Amino acid sequence: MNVQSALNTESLLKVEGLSTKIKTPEGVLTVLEDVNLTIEKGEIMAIVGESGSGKSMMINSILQLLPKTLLEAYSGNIEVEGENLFAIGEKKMQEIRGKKISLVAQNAMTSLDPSYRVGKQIVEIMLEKTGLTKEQAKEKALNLLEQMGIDDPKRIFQSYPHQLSGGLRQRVVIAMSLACDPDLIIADEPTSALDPTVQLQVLDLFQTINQQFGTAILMITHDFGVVARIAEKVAVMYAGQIVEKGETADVIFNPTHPYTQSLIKCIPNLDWVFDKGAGKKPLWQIKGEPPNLMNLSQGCRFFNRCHVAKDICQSTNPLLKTVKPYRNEHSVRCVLIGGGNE
Ligand SMILES: Nc1ncnc2c1ncn2[C@@H]1O[C@H](COP(=O)(O)OP(=O)(O)OP(=O)(O)O)[C@@H](O)[C@H]1O
Repeated sequence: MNVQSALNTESLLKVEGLSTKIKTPEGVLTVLEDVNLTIEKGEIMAIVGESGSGKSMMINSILQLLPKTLLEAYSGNIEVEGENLFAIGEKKMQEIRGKKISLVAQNAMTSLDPSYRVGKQIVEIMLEKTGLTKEQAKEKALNLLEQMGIDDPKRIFQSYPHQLSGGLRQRVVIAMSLACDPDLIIADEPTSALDPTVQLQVLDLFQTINQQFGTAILMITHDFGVVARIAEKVAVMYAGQIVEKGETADVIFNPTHPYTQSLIKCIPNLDWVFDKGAGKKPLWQIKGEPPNLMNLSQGCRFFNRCHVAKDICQSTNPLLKTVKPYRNEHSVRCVLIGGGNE
């Protein structure tokens, strides 16, 4: 294989054995442990997990955004197109942020400055990070706003953030994230602050972007409905670890970790409405709370909440291993699956 074709086969983002430790007043906390995931060019992947599972720590580790005052240490590897992010230094990292990987935050107001017109803010990013002239940047910003399904891009371009609805603001932020033609957008719960109908429109917009521009998307969510709607692959996080990952259809139709099974059972089902109430069942609940990361026992982190736990789960720290029959890289972190840790 020649050098060029070797480069072409590189994954867009490869996270290998990533552990992230932070400093807290109570001591050092391992907020991510042994995280492995790969995103190929043009792929949509979701990371799903409840509050505190480590989703934000994952984003901040990938984008190297943890402040020095908080970060104790990283271990493992994060590569973007074969380039080791832990070895490139902050100047190169700044180029990667925006140009290769951009972020869409949960709340659009985190990304928008209330005192500037939104068009100016998109143009500024292009002037800072690309070689475009002001005129070219303005034309591209208007095009992007139009491609985001905004009917009157010129008016929106001239608007201040507070003059726009939540859904329009999020579309502006998504346009902004595309300003430098990134290969990957990390979308951090981008729809959770929006009304349900607008949520669906924004999710569909991500899918359109993926299809039209070939941009890979890493969707962070706590909602399996979002995963099912747009992601090709999913990683389920619990207490700082990936406990299950694979192709979305495999994970949803054959959830193997008891936590994933519970998350899927928690999705509200409206079938009973059509049964005139006959099939109405109480919602499934995951009892208890996630463990305190400061006082982890040696066994499975989900042990105290698991509906199928056995004694072995309390004493054995499960490794992530493939679900048999092995297909589509479906793997799970549970000693009860496939007999032990081998
Ligand atoms: N500044 C901090 N100081 C101490 N602990 C922290 C800090 N930030 C996060 N943590 C802890 O790190 C773990 C992972 O947090 P993280 O914010 O990544 O979770 P999350 O999945 O993004 O949650 P959410 O969906 O609520 O944003 C949690 O146990 C959290 O309490």
